[in-house]
Amino acid sequence: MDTDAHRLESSLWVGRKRYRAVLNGWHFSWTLLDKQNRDRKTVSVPVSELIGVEEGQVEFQPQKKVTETDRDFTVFSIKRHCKGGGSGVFWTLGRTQFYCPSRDLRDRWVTQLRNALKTHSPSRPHRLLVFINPFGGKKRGRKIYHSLVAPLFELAGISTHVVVTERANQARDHILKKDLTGFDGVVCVGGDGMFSELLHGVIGRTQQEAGLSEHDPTVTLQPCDLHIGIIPAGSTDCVCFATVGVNDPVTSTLHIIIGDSQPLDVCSVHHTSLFVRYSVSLVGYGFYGDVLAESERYRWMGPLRYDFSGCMVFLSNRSYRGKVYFLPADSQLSSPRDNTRCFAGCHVCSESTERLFPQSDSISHTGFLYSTQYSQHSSPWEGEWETVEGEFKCISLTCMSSCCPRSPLGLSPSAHLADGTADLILVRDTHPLGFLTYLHRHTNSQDQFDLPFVEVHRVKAVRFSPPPGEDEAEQLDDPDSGGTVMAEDDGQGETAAGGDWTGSAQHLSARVQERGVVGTKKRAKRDFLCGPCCRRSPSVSVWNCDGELLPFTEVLCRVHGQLVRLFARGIEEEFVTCNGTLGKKNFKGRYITHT
Ligand SMILES: Nc1ncnc2c1ncn2[C@@H]1O[C@H](COP(=O)(O)OP(=O)(O)OP(=O)(O)O)[C@@H](O)[C@H]1O
Ligand SMILES: CCCCCCCCCCCCC/C=C/[C@@H](O)[C@H](CO)NC(=O)CCCCC
Ligand SMILES: [Ca+2]
Repeated sequence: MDTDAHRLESSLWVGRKRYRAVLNGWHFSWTLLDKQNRDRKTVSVPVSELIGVEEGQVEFQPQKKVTETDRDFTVFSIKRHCKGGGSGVFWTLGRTQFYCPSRDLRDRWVTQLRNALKTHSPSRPHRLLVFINPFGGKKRGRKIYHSLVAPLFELAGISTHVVVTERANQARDHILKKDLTGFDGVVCVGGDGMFSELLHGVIGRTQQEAGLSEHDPTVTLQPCDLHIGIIPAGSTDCVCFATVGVNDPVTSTLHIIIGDSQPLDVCSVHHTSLFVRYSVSLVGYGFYGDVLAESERYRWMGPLRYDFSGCMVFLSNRSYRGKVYFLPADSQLSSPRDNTRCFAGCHVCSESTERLFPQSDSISHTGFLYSTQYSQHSSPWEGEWETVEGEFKCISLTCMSSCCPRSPLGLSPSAHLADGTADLILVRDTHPLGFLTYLHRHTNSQDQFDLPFVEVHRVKAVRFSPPPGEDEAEQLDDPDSGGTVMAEDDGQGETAAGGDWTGSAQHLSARVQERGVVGTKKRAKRDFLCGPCCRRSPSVSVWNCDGELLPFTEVLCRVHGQLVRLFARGIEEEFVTCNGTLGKKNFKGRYITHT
């Protein structure tokens, strides 16, 4: 036996085979020895990918079953699987049971492995606040959590407080108002709508505590410390898919347990002096807005409603006039047509961290670097705005690729999760076959931007104006509201940074919600009069913001680089080696293999 504070080496048995096991800094490995003590096959597990170390013979299928013995210990770690066909990398719980020649040695291994876990995985969560939407997706949220997720949290020693929601926005309000002391993260069990609740809660809470107004689009918002975890259990789990690569509750749970951390760009949507909503995936006008509005009538169809509504809206062959203003991002850094993809350890995103937080000199409690000195009022509008006017089939803005099972490469395959930019896709009016070609290319690897009526720009901000007099929601209940997006304080303290904005924010949110209802009612009436295959096409569409309809047509969107962090690491780039093992790129960009 060879041992010091950080290293332990000895012979161990796995089943009837003898191994030389080594715990060496960041790795635990065991090498099969033959009768002549020659090395054979080595299995190596990074300490960061250990889930737990238990005394005795411990089974987990998925409930824990312990057989107490003096000389055994069981190691649980992450095991990767690939179901083929580009379906992504799934993680499951790997289990290896070791037998030691003495009890003393067994105790040393258990102690040393547990110490290594503490030392080398400091960002693991200890306590989580979990929200389950019992009605999301196929209504299996509770079952998924209790049968697949909770036992893994218990094995990893993570304590939880679980809230089964009883109404929409309960999770958001809980995060905004309740004491969150002691929690290292918040987790939702549900779909994109539940994620959005957590996103709004976490960002809102962080700005409240920093005394910043979410209404002012020029304010640099405070990045959020509290991590968000997503256990996919909705009908659309686009954010999970785009940040993990698969929609699988066990894979996501394991990412949460090991404290993975993926920064995410967030787009804030404003209307005049009002903050309206945040988006990470899609702010879409025209086709995607109409599909969402149409799908509301067919909720009873479940996830199929989007396909059905998609067909209806496609057949209606609508297009909409408007003016799009955008602030281009630095084209030297990356481009939406550079054929790259944002994978785990993406260097474009890592370099963006240095650009977004240039004087990173403080470490938050979660161990991540944030600047203490960046200006909260430095102008975000540096650069020349460009304008495109015309008639559009759809206008989409996405901070990430927005890939999902429906579209494996997404709305913008080369977009990055955390580069501080979004991709603006403008699809001009065209004949139905052309638009169908554009849509169909989302489902295969053909370039959807290589079409004469499509343009794509990498941007930092976007503003949209419908033709004059067409913002119907705006005219509806507020004849005084101006048409300027970057409005000044209207004198009621609504946009005043530093004032008592929390109260007015509530008032504003109420107004946004109220207008949403009125706007939606009016839209329903309009849709009744000119339905999908209608007599008269409406002149304005509606914005889809990550699956929610917005009550305003005129909007300003600003990208906030790396505003939140998820318990994820981005999509792992997979490949299968000639001997059938699965490989991936590690954080340093090197390929490693796993059995
Ligand atoms: N207890 C509840 N009752 C009703 N609605 C709820 C409840 N809890 C959460 N919600 C709301 O349900 C919406 C949809 O939930 P979720 O995203 O989990 O499922 P989904 O099936 O993917 O959603 P969608 O129906 O939007 O595709 C969310 O926007 C959330 O605000
Ligand atoms: C001929 C075949 C045509 C097939 C066309 C497929 C096109 C798929 C593009 C995929 C776009 C994903 C955009 C992501 C949207 C989510 O943030 C949002 C919230 O969950 N979902 C919706 O708005 C739900 C509404 C999404 C509408 C698709
Ligand atoms: Ca981005």
